[in-house]
Amino acid sequence: MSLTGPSPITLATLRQAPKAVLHDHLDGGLRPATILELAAACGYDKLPAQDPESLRKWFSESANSGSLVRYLETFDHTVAVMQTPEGLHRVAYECVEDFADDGVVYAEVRFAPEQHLEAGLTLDEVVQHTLDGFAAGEKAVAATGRRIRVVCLLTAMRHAARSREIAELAVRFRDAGVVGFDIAGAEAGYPPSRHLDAFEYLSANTMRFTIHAGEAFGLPSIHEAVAFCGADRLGHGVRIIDDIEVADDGDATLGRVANYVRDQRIPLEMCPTSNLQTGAVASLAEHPFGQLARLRFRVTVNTDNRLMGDTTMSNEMLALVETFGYGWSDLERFTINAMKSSFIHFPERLDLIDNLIKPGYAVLIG
Ligand SMILES: O=c1[nH]cnc2c1ncn2[C@H]1C[C@H](O)[C@@H](CO)O1
Ligand SMILES: [Zn+2]
Repeated sequence: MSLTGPSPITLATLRQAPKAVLHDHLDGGLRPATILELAAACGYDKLPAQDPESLRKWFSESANSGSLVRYLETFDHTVAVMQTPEGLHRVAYECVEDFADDGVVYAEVRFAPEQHLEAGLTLDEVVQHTLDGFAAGEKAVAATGRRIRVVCLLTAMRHAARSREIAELAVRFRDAGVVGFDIAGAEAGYPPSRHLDAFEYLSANTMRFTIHAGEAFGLPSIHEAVAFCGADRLGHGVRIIDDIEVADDGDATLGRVANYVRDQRIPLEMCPTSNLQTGAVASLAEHPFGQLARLRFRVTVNTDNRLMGDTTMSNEMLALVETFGYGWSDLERFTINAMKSSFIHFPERLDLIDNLIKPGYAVLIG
């Protein structure tokens, strides 16, 4: 029997809870002040605001457009200041610090190296500077007595034609901090099967990958991602709900794709705030997260883009708690779901679950 009882769930206690994030874009998480400083250093003069607070507001308001395509336009400004060794290193370093400050203990952070070649860096250099930044960030956090593990996924842009090259890049850096691959960008008109050769190459090299699917486009995209491409996880995947019929009494009938995703325990990287901003869902109350969690899909909680969403992992969890009434054991389950679904090796996953996550939630559950 507990002597203290559960801690109340507030933003402050959520920040203490050990959290794991699988879906976060490096170029969607910059600090506004850093954007201003990097822009000044590299001579980028197209920023839409000149002080950190106005810039923060500009990003979250502009991204809140109800359209994925318009949401993505805001990345022009972040990508522009991430073209140099210093820019990449600093953004990666600060990403680790910001996650650690929010109580995140494990993060898979993704970005698209092909978007960072404008100042003459090679793909390999772009990845190396970024990984160096993550490593330096991890070290700085460790020096403060905390622990965080941050690894990297390489993204290929789905409208471009470099996915095979980026898949090869990911495999080249596999033992140096890159643990997987992804495709991102505007979904409609760019189905996952366009990139089959990249996915086949990764599979042949036993490297795992996730695919943004079922966010701005429907079920066919999810079907392709899992059945044609063999995705290990789904980025968002919210439209899987279109393959599920829920009766008034709560009984659910699943179609073939939904059954496959649940049976195979294919993880869903859900990003509530981002989905609201891009119009993938109309309100949090209508977010499929609630039904999918109830039906025991392997749901995980993620930030997607902390700058555009003006959000953190704690914030995303709080939104779910307020909307669906979750308690600490639910949040622990979502966190363990994420660790089980992560692309690092099994012993490292177990270590984080047994030595950081379970003890952390035990304290909060009381
Ligand atoms: O939620 C998203 N859906 C599709 N593409 C996205 C999302 N968030 C960010 N991106 C894009 C914009 C970035 O420049 C790129 C690589 O991180 O990935
Ligand atoms: Zn994303």
